[in-house]
Amino acid sequence: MMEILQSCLTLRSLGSLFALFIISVVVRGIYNVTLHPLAGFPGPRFRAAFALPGLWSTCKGNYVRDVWYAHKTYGDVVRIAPDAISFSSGSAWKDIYGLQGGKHQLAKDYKRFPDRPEAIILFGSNDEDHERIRRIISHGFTSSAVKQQEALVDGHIKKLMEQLGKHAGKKIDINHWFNVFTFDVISHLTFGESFNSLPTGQLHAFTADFLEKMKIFPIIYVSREYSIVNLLLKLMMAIPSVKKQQDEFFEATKARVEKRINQALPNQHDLMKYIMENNDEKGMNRQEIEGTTTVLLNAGGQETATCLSSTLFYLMRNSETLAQAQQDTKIDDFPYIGAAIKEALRIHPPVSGNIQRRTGQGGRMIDGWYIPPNTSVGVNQFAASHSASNFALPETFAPERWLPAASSNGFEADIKAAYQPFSIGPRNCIGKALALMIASRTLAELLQQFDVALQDDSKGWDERQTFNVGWDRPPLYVVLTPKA
Ligand code: HEM
Repeated sequence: MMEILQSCLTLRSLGSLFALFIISVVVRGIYNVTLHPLAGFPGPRFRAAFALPGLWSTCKGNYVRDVWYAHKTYGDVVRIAPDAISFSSGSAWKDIYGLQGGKHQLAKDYKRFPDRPEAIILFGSNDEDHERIRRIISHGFTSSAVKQQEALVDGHIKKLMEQLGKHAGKKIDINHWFNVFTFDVISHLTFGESFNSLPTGQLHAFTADFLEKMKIFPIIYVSREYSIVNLLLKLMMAIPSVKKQQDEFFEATKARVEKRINQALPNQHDLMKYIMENNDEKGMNRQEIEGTTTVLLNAGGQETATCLSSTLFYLMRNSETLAQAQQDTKIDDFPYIGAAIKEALRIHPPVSGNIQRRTGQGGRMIDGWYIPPNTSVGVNQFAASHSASNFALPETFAPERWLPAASSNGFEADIKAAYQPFSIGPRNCIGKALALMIASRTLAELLQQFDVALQDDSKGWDERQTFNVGWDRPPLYVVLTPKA
């Protein structure tokens, strides 16, 4: 009898606890839309009240498009979560990512990073560490360094063309080949030794692992919002087999750094060479070198492959743009292909999300609005690119918008400042020139050697993609025919 009474009491206490939890969530939601410092900002009320709708949309991979729709409804400034404001105008870029008073930059949003220090280095580091590390690695990204890297890139392009030639006339997933290719190139440029996956056509284990791991990033964002999920995640990470899997990912780059440091490769112009030549006592320690090279490899390989696949996709969808790009295969000067790459980076930016920063003490003026302290802020790249206030015919793939004649072809009023696929400011993309060099040379060679045809089952390729930290790209089926 006593036992039944006790279990009833336990059930009642659990029920009371649950009721208390629901009440606190509702009260918090009401506060968020009424008295919270961001209460006056436009945006969907449900998102302003609770973090869950935004996180749910992130977990489903719809976050980028959902925020874009919110911008369409509410304008350039939208509250997308209780503590987050999204922007889509040209002027917001410099207010968020530029230096204020010539000195202060907004901090990266701490809610966006996992706990592992290896993942924080460079991307999430404080200003002082960031400046120190960036100063050293920037030697590997100057225009003369990129020029020297052309020969190495061309070697990999040749291997890619040979492999594609073997599959001529058959339906292939070119997106897969671009993944294999870019990670071969960037690993070679980073460590002086390529993954060498092109000969087999199989993704290197590191690349496959990385592309899989990207999918779990939304869980990290959820864990940053709810301490119970954070606790569960930490417990899961402590499971020896899960920890081993995580460690193995970073071990792969550690081993490569170790090997490269002990190797003299006088004729190589890889990034490790520039790091080793310019490292001094105030420079980078071993852990920072390992973390930074991991970031370089992942950021470089994934985004450049997205750029290649999407440029080819949009060119193939329109026979006129494809014909113009095919005319444009003079060595070292590809004006139309260059414009097509720029346009693909506008219509399908590889880093499409909000690139969040946090306002510090005193808040910040952004796009004419006062944003209170500790607010997550960011330009939604996809919304900025697709906004009719920024670009004429925003949904149309029109490479000519970037050609000199744009001043007379209807694109003269485009707000170019809204287009920042590589971001701006002290933490913008260090690999911009390298990425554009790889993409233009690869596409020029491909279009010179082959006629390309998009297959029916890939016609909605762009719309089928979901986004977490990058686009999850499905197969892009094409048939290549060697030119006579
Ligand atoms: C089309 C290709 C690429 C695009 C669109 C792109 C875009 C971006 C963007 C938007 C950022 C800023 C991220 C932030 O603030 O959180 C970034 C940062 C970065 N990117 Fe790229 N990227 C590309 C290719 C590359 C390549 C090829 C490399 C190097 C091999 C690279 C290395 C980096 C690094 C190291 C950072 C961090 C810079 C810092 O924090 O100082 N990226 N990239």
